[in-house]
Amino acid sequence: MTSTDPPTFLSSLLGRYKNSAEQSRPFVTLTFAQSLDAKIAGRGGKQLILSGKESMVMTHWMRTMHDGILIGIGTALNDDPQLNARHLPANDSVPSTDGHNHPYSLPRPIILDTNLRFSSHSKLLKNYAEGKGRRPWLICAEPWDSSEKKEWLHRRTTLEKAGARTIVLENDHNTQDHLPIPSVLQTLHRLGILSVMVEGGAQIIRSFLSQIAAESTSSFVDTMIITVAPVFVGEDGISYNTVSGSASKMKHASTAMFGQDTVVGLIPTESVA
Ligand SMILES: NC(=O)C1=CN([C@@H]2O[C@H](COP(=O)(O)OP(=O)(O)OC[C@H]3O[C@@H](n4cnc5c(N)ncnc54)[C@H](OP(=O)(O)O)[C@@H]3O)[C@@H](O)[C@H]2O)C=CC1
Ligand SMILES: Nc1nc(O)c(N)c(N[C@@H]2O[C@H](COP(=O)(O)O)[C@@H](O)[C@H]2O)n1
Repeated sequence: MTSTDPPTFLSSLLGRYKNSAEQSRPFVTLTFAQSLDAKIAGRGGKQLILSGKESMVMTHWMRTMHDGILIGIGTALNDDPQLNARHLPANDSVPSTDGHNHPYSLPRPIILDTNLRFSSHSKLLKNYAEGKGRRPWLICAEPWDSSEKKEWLHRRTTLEKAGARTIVLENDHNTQDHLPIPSVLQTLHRLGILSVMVEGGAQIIRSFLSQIAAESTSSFVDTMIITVAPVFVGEDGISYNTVSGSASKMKHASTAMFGQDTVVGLIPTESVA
C-alpha cells in the first residue's frame, strides 16, 4: 500500500459494491465516530473531534470512495462541514477525476433538509463557488400548509442563487414527518448516485437504524463503519441511541486500529463475509 491508496480495511469492505441492473438504490455506508460511552457530540450538540489524525485520514479516504456523502440539516447547521478529502496527502501526480481543483474524487454533498433551512453562507457553498468542492444538493419537500409556501419558495430561490441544487421529493409524505429514506435513496440512484456515505448526525443515524430494524434483512445499509475513540464524553453528550431490532441485522466483518482509534466494519447478517 502506498500513501496514495486507500487502506485495505476500506477496500475490502467497499470493494463489495458492484453495480448491477437490479440495483434500485445506491450502496449505503453508514459511518460515524463515537466515544467509549457511545456519544457522537458534546453537551447541546457541541461538535467534538473524536477521531484521531489516523482515523480521520481513513474517513477522508472513505469519502473519496463514494459518489455521495449524506448528512442531516442538523449537522449542516451545527458543524458547517466541508465534507471533502483535505486530510489526504497532497499528490500532484494524480489528476483530478471530476473537474475540480483537487487530486481526489470528491463525493457529492447531499443534505436532508425538508424545509430548506440550509445557510447560503455555508462552507459547502463557498467551496463550490471557489471551485474547491462539488455543488451541494438539498433534498426537500414542499410544505403542505399553503401559507408557508411563499417563504419556502423564497428560501429555495435564495439557496439556488447561492449555488445549491434543490431536489423536491414527490409529495407522498407529510412534512411533519422526516423525509422517507426509501424515496431519498431511489431519487439519488435515479440521479446517478450509486454509492452514498451517510455521516450523521444523531437523527439521521437513527432513521437508518430504524430502516434496518423495519426490514426482514438489512436491505438499506450495506456497511457500517464505526470509529471508536478511547475517550468518555459523559452523560450530557449526544447519542444516536440504539434502535431495537437493528442490532441483529448487522454482523462483524473486520476491525482495524488507526492510531489510537478502533474502527469496526459491519455487514448485513445474511451476507457471506
Ligand atoms: N461524531 C460523528 O461522527 C458525527 C457527529 N455529528 C453530530 O450530530 C449532531 C447533529 O445531529 P442532529 O441534531 O440529530 O441532526 P441531523 O444531522 O441528524 O439532522 C436531523 C434533521 O435532518 C432532517 N431530516 C430530514 N429527513 C430526515 C430523516 N429521514 N431522518 C432524520 N432527519 C431527517 C430533519 O430536519 P427537517 O425536518 O428540518 O428537515 C432533522 O431534524 C451534531 O452535534 C454533530 O456534531 C454529526 C455527524 C457525525
Ligand atoms: N469521522 C469523524 N470523526 C469525528 O470526530 C467527527 N466529529 C466527524 N464528524 C463528521 O464530519 C463532519 C465534519 O467534516 P469536515 O471536517 O468539515 O470535512 C461533521 O459535520 C460530521 O459529519 N467525523
